[in-house]
Amino acid sequence: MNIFIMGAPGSGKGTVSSRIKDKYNLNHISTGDIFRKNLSENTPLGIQAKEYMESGRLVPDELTNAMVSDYLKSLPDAKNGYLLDGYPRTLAQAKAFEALTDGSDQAVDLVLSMDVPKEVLTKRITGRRICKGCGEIYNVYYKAPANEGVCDICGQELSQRKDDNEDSLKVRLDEYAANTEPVIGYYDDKDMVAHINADQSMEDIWSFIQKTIDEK
Ligand SMILES: Nc1ncnc2c1ncn2[C@@H]1O[C@H](COP(=O)(O)OP(=O)(O)O)[C@@H](O)[C@H]1O
Repeated sequence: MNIFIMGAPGSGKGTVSSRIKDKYNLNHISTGDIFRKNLSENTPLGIQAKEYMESGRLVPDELTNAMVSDYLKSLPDAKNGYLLDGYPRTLAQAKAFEALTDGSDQAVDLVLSMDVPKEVLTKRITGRRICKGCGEIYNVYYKAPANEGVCDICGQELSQRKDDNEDSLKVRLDEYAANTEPVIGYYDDKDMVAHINADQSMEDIWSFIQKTIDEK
């Protein structure tokens, strides 16, 4: 089974994705994570993506499409399919991906859309902190660590993503509304989207998602 997971910044996409890929044994491809890794390693791709990412804008389609297509070629097939997280984010990406995979076993089967009211997203994002050691995600408003700035699990320092500030967030939310919501509409018309109310507890979200995937 091949799945796209879509959701605005702060929708809980990252947390849910890591559960889905473990439970269903899928190859997890997060375009945001790949860009961040390239950025921290200063690769040519990272250098090209840097300005866009830090201001919250989308990286140009050609760069992103080329990167995803490379990833698809290198996926181990021992798994049950892929979970593509953060892609496609524009109609042009959706169409490029379709041209690449239509009729093959890499075509998408299901689109999960994590729906959250905009007001909720801001607090989730500006409060987000991530452990530099184990990657555990905290939130200073909702899920604060016992000791400020320190991971409960591994004791390492917590950091904030460079684009998790109010200015970049506004741009990311605008990008989402302008470019990515039309992509969800495009798959809605094909009846491929499961809409998830992502403004509830993670446990409720998770049971709904498992039911949706199992039924599919
Ligand atoms: N499919 C994509 N197309 C263009 N840019 C992307 C894509 N995926 C990720 N990016 C870039 O990486 C940044 C972080 O991505 P991600 O972690 O998925 O963001 P968010 O938390 O905003 O959902 C985006 O703001 C954008 O600059």
